[in-house]
Amino acid sequence: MTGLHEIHLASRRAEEAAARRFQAVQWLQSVVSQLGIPSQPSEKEFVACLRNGMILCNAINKIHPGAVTKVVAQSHLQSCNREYQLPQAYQYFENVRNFLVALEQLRLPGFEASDLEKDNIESGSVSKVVDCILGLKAYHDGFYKHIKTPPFQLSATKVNHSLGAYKTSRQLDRTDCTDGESDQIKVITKLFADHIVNSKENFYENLISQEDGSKSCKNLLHRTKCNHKRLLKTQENELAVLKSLFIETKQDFQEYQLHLQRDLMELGNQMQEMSSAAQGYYKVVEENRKLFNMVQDLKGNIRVFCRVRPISNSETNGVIDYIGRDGSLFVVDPSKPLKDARKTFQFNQVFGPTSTQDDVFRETKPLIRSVMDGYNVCIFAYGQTGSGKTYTMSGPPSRSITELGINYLALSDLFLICDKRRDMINYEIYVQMVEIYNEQVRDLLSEKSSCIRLDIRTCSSEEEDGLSLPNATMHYVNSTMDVLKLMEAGEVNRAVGSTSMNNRSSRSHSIFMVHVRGKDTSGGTIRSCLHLVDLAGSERVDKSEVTGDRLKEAQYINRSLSCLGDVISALAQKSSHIPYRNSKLTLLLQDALGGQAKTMMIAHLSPEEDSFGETISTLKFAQRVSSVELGAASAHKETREIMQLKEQLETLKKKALGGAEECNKEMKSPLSRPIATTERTPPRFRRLSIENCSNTTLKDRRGIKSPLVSPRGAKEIKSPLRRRQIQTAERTPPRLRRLSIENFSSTRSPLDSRDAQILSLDGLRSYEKDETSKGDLKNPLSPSMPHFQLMQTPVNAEVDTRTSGKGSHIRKSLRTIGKLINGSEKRKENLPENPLSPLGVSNNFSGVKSPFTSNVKTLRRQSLTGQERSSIRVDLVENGIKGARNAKTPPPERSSSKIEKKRD
Ligand SMILES: Nc1ncnc2c1ncn2[C@@H]1O[C@H](COP(=O)(O)OP(=O)(O)OP(=O)(O)O)[C@@H](O)[C@H]1O
Repeated sequence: MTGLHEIHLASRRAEEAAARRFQAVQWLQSVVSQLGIPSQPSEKEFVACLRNGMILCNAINKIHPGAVTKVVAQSHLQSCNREYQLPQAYQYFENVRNFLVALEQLRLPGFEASDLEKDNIESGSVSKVVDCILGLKAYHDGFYKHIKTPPFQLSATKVNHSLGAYKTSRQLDRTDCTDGESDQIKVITKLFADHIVNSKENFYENLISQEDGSKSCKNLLHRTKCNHKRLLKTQENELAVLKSLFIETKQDFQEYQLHLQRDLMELGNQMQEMSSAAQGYYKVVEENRKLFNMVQDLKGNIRVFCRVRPISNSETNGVIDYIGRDGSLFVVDPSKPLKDARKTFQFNQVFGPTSTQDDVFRETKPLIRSVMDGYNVCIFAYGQTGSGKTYTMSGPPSRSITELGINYLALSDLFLICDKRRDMINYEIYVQMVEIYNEQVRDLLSEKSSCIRLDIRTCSSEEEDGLSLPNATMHYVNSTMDVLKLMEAGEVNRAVGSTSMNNRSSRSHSIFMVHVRGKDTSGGTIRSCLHLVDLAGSERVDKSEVTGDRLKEAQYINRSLSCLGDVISALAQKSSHIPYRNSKLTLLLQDALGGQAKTMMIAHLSPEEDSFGETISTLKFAQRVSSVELGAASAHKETREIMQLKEQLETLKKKALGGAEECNKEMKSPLSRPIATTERTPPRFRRLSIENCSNTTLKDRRGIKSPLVSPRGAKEIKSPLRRRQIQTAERTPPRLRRLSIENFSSTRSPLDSRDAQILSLDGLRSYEKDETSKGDLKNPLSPSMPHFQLMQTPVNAEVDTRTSGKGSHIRKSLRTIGKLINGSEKRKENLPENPLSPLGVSNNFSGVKSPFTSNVKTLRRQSLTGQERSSIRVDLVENGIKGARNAKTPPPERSSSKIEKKRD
C-alpha cells in the first residue's frame, strides 16, 4: 500500500514538475526569442538549453538591463549552442556565475552551477533551476517578494571541503577574472566540483531506486502483511493481559468498595455518637447558662451585653480580635507589640458587627417578659458617641421593619403576651417618654410644650401608683402602631445635634418607660415598669470638636455619665452611701440600679482603631457594672388575700394610731431626749427610731421626756454598770445593741426578763416557755407581758403563723399592730391610776421614748416579720417619712437614709 502510494505520489510530482518546466520555457521564450527546444521539454533538454548560461544572462538583462555586464564568448557559444556540444567549461561557467551573482544582487532565489551539469540531472536540481526562472518571471511580472536568504551560503566546512576539491577540478581561465573575484571564484569552483561529484552518486542511486521501485513495493506489501499478522498477535496478547488486569482491578475495586462501606458505617456511628455527645454538651451548656442566670438572678447581678457596630470607614483597621459565643471578647491595642496587645473581657453575651436587631432582642426577651410577671426591668444602652446606642434602642432614623430597635420589639412582644394571657389576666400598658437634657427632665410626649420640666419623685408610694415622674404625660397603648406613633413623636422632640463623631448625635439621655398594670380573674394585681434608656454618648470634646451649645451639652452629658460611674462603683463596692442624688440620671434610675429591679446594660463599642481608648474605658466600665450585685429582684404581685390583709392592716393601723394619739394627749412626758438621740444616730438608725415612733406624732414625741431622766429610769437603773450598758446600747448600731440585749437576758433583772421575752417573740410557743420558766413576770418593769398574752388571742385567731411569703409578713405586721392596740388600750386603763409612774411611761411608750427600748422594739419587729426591708419600707412610707417631714428634716438626708436602709 505504502509503495503504491509512493508511486502515485512520484508520478504526481513528475507531472507538476513538467508543468512548471513548461511554464518556465514559455516565459523564457517570451523574453529571449526561441530557445530551440520543444515547448514541453524533458529535464535533460531543458538543462542542456540553459547550460551555457547565455539564455539566462539575456533573460536577466532583459528584465533588469545591465544585471550581467559581460556575456562570455557569445559568438562562439552561439555557433555551438544548437548542437548541444559541450563547450569549454569555463566559457559557460562564466555566464552562469555572472547570472547567479546578478540574481543574488536582485535577491532572487538561485541554484547551484552544478545543477546545470550534463551528468547531474536529478529532479531536485532541475526543479531549483525551474524555480529560479519562475522567480525571475514573477519579478518581471512585479509579483515577486524578495527572499532574504542569499542563494549561496558558504559554510566553513563547505569552504574547506571545496578547497580540497579545487585541486582536482578543472582549471579555469584566470585572466578573465579580476583580482578581487579570484577568491570567490576559487570557492565557487570547489563547490561546483563537489556538487558534481555528489550529484553523480545521487543520480546512480536514484536510477537504481527507480528500477527497484516495483520490487520494493512488492516487498513492502509482503512485509506489511507479516507485520499486520505479528501486530494482531501482539495486540491479542496485550488484550488478554488487559483483560486479566481488568478482572484484577475489578476485584480490587469491589474490595475497596466493601472497605469503604465498612468505614463509612463506622464513621456514621462515630458521628452519631459525637452528635449525641455534642447535644449533651449543648444541653449541659444551656443548663449551665440557666443556672448561671439563676445565680445572677439571686445575686441580682446587672447583666451586661456588649454590641460592636460595623466599621464605618473601610479604610481604618478594627481593634476587635475575637468574639466568642460564650461572651468573651478580645481586643487588640494597636499601639502595642502583638504579644502585649491583646486584652480579654467576659460578658453575658457579645454581639458582633453582623448581629441583627432581632439577635439582640432575642437575648433580652426573657428579661423584658418578666415585666409581665410584675418585675421592674431596666435596660440601658451605654457607650461612646456614635457607637450605636440609638440604633439598638430605636433603630436608625429611616428604619425598615427589620431595623426596628428594642423599644419597639419589646412593646410588640408585651402585646403578644397580653393577648396570650387574656383569659387569665387583663393587662393595661401605658408609656411615658422623657429626656434628661442639660440636667433638666423634659417630657417628650407632651402636647403642650417639649420643654416642660419635670420633677423626679424618689419616694413613690402606693397611692401615687409608684411613679417617679407623675407629671410626665402617660399614654395608654394597645397596639404596635400606637407605640410607633409615640416613639416617632418622642424622637422628633428629642434633642439631637451634629458633631464630627456622629451626624445625628443624641444630646440627651432618653428614657422610655413602659408601665404595666394587670388584674387577674381572682382580683390579684400586677404592677411593674420597664425602663428602656438610651444614654447620650460620652465624648471627648477635642475629638467631637464641639463648641457653644454643643460643648455645654457634652459637658452635662459627661458629668452625668461620670455620676453614673460613681453610683456603679459605690454599688460594686457595697458602699454604705450611694450617690444617686448627684445627677438627675442616677436619681431617675435609682430604683433600677439599686432597687429590686432586673437590670441589664448593653455596652456599645466603636471598633475603629482611633476609638481604642474609649472602647477600653467602655469595656472597663461594663466589667465593673457586671460585678454589681443588687440582691434578688422581687415581683410587684399581690393576690386577693394579700390585698385584703393590706386593707385590714390599714384599718388596724388607723385604729392603733388613734389610740396612741389619745393616749399621748394624756401624757406629759417630753420626747426631746430620744429625738436628740435620733439626731445623733447615723441616718441608717435614725430611720429605725422614726419607725419606732410610729404610734405617735413627732409633735407628741417632743413633749415626752427621756426615759433616762425619768424617775422610772432613775429608779430602774440603779447600778452604774447597768446605766453604762443602756447608754452603750443607745449608741451602738443595731447589731451590737442586740448583743447587749442578749447579754441582759442572762441576768435576772426585771428589764432583762422582759427583753428576753421580746427577743423570743417569734411565736407563742417560745413565749409560753419563757413565761413558765421565768419567775419575774410580775416584775413591775414587765407588765406588758399579760397584755401581750391577751392580745395574742384575737390576732392569732385570724392569722396562721405558719404561712410564709408576703402574706405572712403582712400577717405578722397585723399581729404587731394588734399588740400595739392592746397595749394602748391597756395603757388607757393604767394611766388614770398612776399617770406619773415611771413604770407606766416606760411600759406604755417603751418603743418611743427610750432608745434602748426602741431598738428592742425594732428587733422585735424584725424578728416578727423576719424581713427587715419590706416592713420597714411600709412603715417608712406610712409613718417614718411623714413623721420626718413633720420634723422638717432636710430632704436629702431623709432620702439617703431611706436609700441606705433599703440597701440594708
Ligand atoms: N449595628 C449597626 N449596624 C449598622 N449601622 C449601625 C449599627 N450601629 C450603629 N450604626 C450606625 O452608626 C451611626 C451611629 O449610630 P447611633 O446614632 O445609634 O450612635 P449613638 O451611640 O446613639 O451616638 P450618640 O451617642 O452620639 O447619639 C448611625 O449612622 C447608625 O446607623
